[in-house]
Amino acid sequence: MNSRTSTIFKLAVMAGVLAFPAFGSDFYAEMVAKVLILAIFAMSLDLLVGFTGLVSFGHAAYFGIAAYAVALMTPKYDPANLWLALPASILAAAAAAFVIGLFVLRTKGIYFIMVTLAFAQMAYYVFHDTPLGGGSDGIYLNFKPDATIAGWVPFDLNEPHHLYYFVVAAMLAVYGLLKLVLRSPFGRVLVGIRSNEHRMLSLGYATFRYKLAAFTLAGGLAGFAGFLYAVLFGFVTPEYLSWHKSGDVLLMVILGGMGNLAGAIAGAAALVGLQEIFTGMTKHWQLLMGLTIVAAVLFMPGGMAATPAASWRASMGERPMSEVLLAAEGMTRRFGGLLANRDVNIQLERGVLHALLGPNGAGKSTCINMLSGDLPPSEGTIRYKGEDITALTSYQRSKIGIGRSYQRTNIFPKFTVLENCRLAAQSRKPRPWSLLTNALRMPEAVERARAAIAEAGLSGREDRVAGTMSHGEQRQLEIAMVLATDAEVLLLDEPLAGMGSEESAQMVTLLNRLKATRAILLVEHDMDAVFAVADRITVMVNGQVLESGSPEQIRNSPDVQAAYLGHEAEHE
Ligand SMILES: Nc1ncnc2c1ncn2[C@@H]1O[C@H](COP(=O)(O)OP(=O)(O)OP(=O)(O)O)[C@@H](O)[C@H]1O
Repeated sequence: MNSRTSTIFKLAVMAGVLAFPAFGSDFYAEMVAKVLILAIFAMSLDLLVGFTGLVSFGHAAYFGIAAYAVALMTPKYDPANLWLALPASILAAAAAAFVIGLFVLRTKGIYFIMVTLAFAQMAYYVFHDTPLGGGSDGIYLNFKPDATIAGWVPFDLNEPHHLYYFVVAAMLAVYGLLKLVLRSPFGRVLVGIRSNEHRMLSLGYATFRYKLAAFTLAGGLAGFAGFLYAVLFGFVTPEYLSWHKSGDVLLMVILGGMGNLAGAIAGAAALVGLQEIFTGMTKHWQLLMGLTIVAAVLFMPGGMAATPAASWRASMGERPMSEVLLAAEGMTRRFGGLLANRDVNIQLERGVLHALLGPNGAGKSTCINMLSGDLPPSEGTIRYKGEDITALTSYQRSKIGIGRSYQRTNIFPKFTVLENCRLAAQSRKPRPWSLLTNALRMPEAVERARAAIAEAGLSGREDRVAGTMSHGEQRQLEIAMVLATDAEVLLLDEPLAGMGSEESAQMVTLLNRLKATRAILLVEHDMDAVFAVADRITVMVNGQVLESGSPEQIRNSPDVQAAYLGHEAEHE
């Protein structure tokens, strides 16, 4: 479906939904309302699964908590006030998600799936095994919440049509909100996290906080769905929090196509519709359901909805050239009994390209990882512009101007070149709260990204999808992303790895250009390249600095020659 047909299709469905109560029976209107509520539920989960890459298997907990919240807030013989009960229920769900998120977001992959399930099961048993919400029988909501505001009644949820349109409005509001969130700077960071969280950290994003915010928002929206569900059906049972419900909503997201809000809505409709059809056909309807889901996943793997440095750095050049930006003193790192770095001293100055050489296993990556904050040193001090930054994490170091590239290409392969760099540039002013901003149009970030692309020699390739470019271009992009973060110190881990001679020559020219205004540490095996660009060389062997000096000194050092010759002899 192209975008025009898709818009027409969505509008037609919307018109059908709006007109439905005029034609359909109350029974079917209630079913459509149920689909719309589950669509909110599914969209809230899609924010986690499809957009942030967090597969939660306990999302029903937040749905159920809000449903219980409204039931418990409703007095026995009176309705609750809608304008208090609704925000309070959503807040209860969001608060639970926040607290649970603090724990579960420390885990990854399969552990994350299991631990979200475990927390949801705990919540299930709280309601199932205690008299709080009527135990396993659940509780009734004798009255639907009252919408009266100071004597004025804008609508009455006891009226089926009013309730129906309230649900439609809620679904549209959540859809609109999530659309805004996803195009905002915050949303772009979530998508970046799904693609490559490690890289987002090194670009200066505190990813844990972003994930926690997304988890809380998703929990709150699931709570909104739970609230509506309780109001629509008038009772709440522990089943609302059960793992079947968490599984159902995950199925809706997978059936509809992860990372697609409209897909989540279609997934909800499909699941409810199929359940309805199959339960009418046979009492073994779950078997039919299972077969249909297997077929859907086989034949529609993408889901139902898936058919076919520049001005900002102006002051930089005026600074004195011999400025030490980053310095390590007595830096040591142990892995068990192994000393991967022992008492390493190294200084990186602006305008100087400092190369780090050494045979395999000498400790070069360990050194760069400690300088970038990816690995804490066992001993020693790291200073940036004179200040002790040893305790700062990688994203904090990125924020103050220390950028790194990786030994293996570490980009966002599905994003364009511009979006890779724009996301990097956005990290300087993330503005995660400005939900009305379209991240793709943030002028400062886009300008900075373009400047970085130009500086890295990738002009004209802004719209290329990064993963489709040549290896050499991807390595250039890797550096462009660091430049887009406005880094003053570049820690480059084997930028020439896997390059042909022509690509290497281009990279050497690029490095020569970049060092004018920055301090560069270059870890590299390609000796010719190192001697062509380095102003200073440090040679490491067995975790220790063997020698440090000008390329001339290093070339003529008997120790270095012995170390390298010794290693070559060993290899032979
Ligand atoms: N996470 C780790 N746990 C245990 N040992 C490690 C770890 N990382 C590195 N080492 C060990 O520390 C030593 C130094 O490794 P490091 O990767 O820093 O060397 P390198 O000079 O970068 O080598 P290469 O050129 O092969 O990348 C090696 O003996 C390695 O096995």
